[in-house]
Amino acid sequence: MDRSAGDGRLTGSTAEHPSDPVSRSCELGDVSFGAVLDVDGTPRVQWATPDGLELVGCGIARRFTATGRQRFARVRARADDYFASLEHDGPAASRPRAIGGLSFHDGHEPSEPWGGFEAASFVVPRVQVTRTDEGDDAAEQAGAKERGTWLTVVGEDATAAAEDLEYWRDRLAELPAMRPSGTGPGVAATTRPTTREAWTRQVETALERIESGALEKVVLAQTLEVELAGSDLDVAATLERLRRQYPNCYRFLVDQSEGGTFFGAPPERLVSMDGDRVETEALAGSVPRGETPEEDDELVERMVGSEKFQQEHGLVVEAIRDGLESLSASVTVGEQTIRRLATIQHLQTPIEATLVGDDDRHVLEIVEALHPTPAVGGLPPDAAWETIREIETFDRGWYASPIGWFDAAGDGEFAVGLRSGLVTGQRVTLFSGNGIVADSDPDDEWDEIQLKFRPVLDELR
Ligand SMILES: C=C(O[C@H]1C=CC=C(C(=O)O)[C@@H]1O)C(=O)O
Repeated sequence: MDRSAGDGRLTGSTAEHPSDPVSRSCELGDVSFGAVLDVDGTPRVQWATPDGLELVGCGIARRFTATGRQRFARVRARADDYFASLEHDGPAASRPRAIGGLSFHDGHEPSEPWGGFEAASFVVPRVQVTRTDEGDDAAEQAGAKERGTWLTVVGEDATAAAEDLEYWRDRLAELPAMRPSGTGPGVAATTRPTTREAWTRQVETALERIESGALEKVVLAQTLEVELAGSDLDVAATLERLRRQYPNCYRFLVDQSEGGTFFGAPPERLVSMDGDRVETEALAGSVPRGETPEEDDELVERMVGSEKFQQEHGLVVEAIRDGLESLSASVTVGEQTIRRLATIQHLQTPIEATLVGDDDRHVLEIVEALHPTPAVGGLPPDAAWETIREIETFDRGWYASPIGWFDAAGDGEFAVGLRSGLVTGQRVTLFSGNGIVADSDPDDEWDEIQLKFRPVLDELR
């Protein structure tokens, strides 16, 4: 932060300050999260659940990055040290969080088009705005009000934090409660780097490996390159339109200081952890929406009754159960249901676990145990990773990766970075993948892939 300028502008970081950091918070009136993202501060992050928690952050109080296989543990160790030194004053809902994500592959390097996106990168923002529905009526009556919108700032000491809080409270009070979500910039051209013929060969190679017994399932993905017609993409407005179309999905935006902006509206929760309670889900198997409710149901019936879809889905359920078992006192697999979205329908199975009694648990440990689930990777995991590396002709970067937040206690929540796009200038790269199992047909898989481009593509048009 440039304190020499005598205000709380978001330049620089506190990394070199020897004193312990302090965070202060206050309640805010309604403010548009898109408008908060417009204020001068990068990196910028936004993350929201379908059921009521919304976070937006600007600037860096501290950044944790790491590479390689140990990246989960390294980020956690750095964050533990930092949070141990950070004094927070305010309601739990307003607590500072480390927000960010990881790349799909351990060995990821932040090269183009993923410049600025490290293999693991989390930021505790200088300025965080939290909107939450957490807390119940009883808690509110007891004075422990948690529902609302909160401003949290992190400063290098108590005086700086108090000054910055005042500065940002006044500045955000000037912002509108609503920001127009507008329309898409328009699409000048789309390019498919993977042709239909190339896709068919890729799927056939995967099928040969499955037949040989080396592989049970692999998720193969494609990109769609979109050249925008109009002005630069307003990502915050795009996310707001996605919220309206896909209200039961997550939303995220990660805008690095250098490089592009990765954003999306994924339907899939990787994990949420609160104390010893863990919630996750298997989401795999897709059919389109029908033109009528009857057609919707027919498509679902076909999916539910299909051996191929059930195998594809069952492998994900079993892998998640196995991943959680060694960390949990109990794991409960719920009833399979249908997740119906505006353009696509999925098989979904909720999974819950109670962790073994150990206060030292951290959501990153669960993330590491689960990522990548066979909903985005495959089985056996190593053979699937190899196959993805050999067959796919683009860099997955942060696509299909854990994106979310964690706090000082190690609680947190992560979505899977699906239904997503990477914006660099006038170009948006969209990502979409599909599970390939023994009975997969390359043409059907091609059609399913197109469906998963639609959520973001429709909002660019
Ligand atoms: C890999 C993606 O979706 C996953 C999640 C739901 C359904 C999937 C499927 O039907 O293959 C995929 O496992 C994607 O959207 O890019």
